[in-house]
Amino acid sequence: MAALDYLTRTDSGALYGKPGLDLLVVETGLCRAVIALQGAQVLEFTARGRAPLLWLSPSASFTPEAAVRGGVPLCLPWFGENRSDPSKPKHGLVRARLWTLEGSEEQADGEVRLTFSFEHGGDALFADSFACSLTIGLGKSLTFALELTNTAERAVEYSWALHSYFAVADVKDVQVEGLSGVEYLDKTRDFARDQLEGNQAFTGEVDRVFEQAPAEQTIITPNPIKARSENCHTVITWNPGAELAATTGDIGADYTGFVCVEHGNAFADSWRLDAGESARARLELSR
Ligand SMILES: O=P(O)(O)OC[C@H]1O[C@@H](O)[C@H](O)[C@@H](O)[C@@H]1O
Repeated sequence: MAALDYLTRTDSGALYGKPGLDLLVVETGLCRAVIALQGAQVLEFTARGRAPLLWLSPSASFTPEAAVRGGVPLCLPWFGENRSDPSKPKHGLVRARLWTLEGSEEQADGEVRLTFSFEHGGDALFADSFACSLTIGLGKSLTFALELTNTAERAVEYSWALHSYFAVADVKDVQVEGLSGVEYLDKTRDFARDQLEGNQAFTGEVDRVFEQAPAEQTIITPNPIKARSENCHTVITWNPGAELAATTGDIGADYTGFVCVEHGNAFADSWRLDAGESARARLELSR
């Protein structure tokens, strides 16, 4: 690809003092973003004149084939624990694998779109082959357009989520609007089914899976965050709270600085694709 004035190739040593991962920095009149080629994971996004959208853990490690704590990892082809084999890594495999930057284009309004691809040939973690394309739009907002194709010769089930870590001043003061009246599975109570009334608050550990969730949520903070999705029917709200965070090396006392509101299709909303079939979804995040 020819040199582009808005895109710089660097690495986590140069940017965060911790070598290990190749990174892309995009700087335009509309925003600044940092993306890791591993996982096609957006690590930072700030629209000009706005507060940073995403939280990246101050103690994140940038180790090849390990998940980076923060930004927007894509969890796929399974979300959470692997239900047929809990010894497999949580949240699938694509967040810990290298993706390919296929192309980049600048729109008339100044938005830059980067398209990444990942092809899975089938392995011990996930036997069936699949292909993913993720187009990341970097403008006044941050957008994701995901296409997943089943390249295997049989029907396969996939669950997935764009696992956004949003930057907040203090999680205890944050509420999520847009999930009232929706049923959820409470992972902190052995997946007990319940229904949220009002806004979602974060006064301790929260780990909830909302199936058939509405397409829009607002994260209420002094600089509110909006999430709008298309064909993402599951929303997951997560913050580990003080106790669990203390046992998680790359979070610790910094758990107060983020809230996760994740969008995808998991549990009852999982995608079942026939051989050769594709499915698409979009997510737009802004602050
Ligand atoms: O530590 P990981 O694998 O990135 O997962 C973080 C969290 O991700 C959330 O999506 C899950 O609902 C939580 O149960 C999980 O703890």
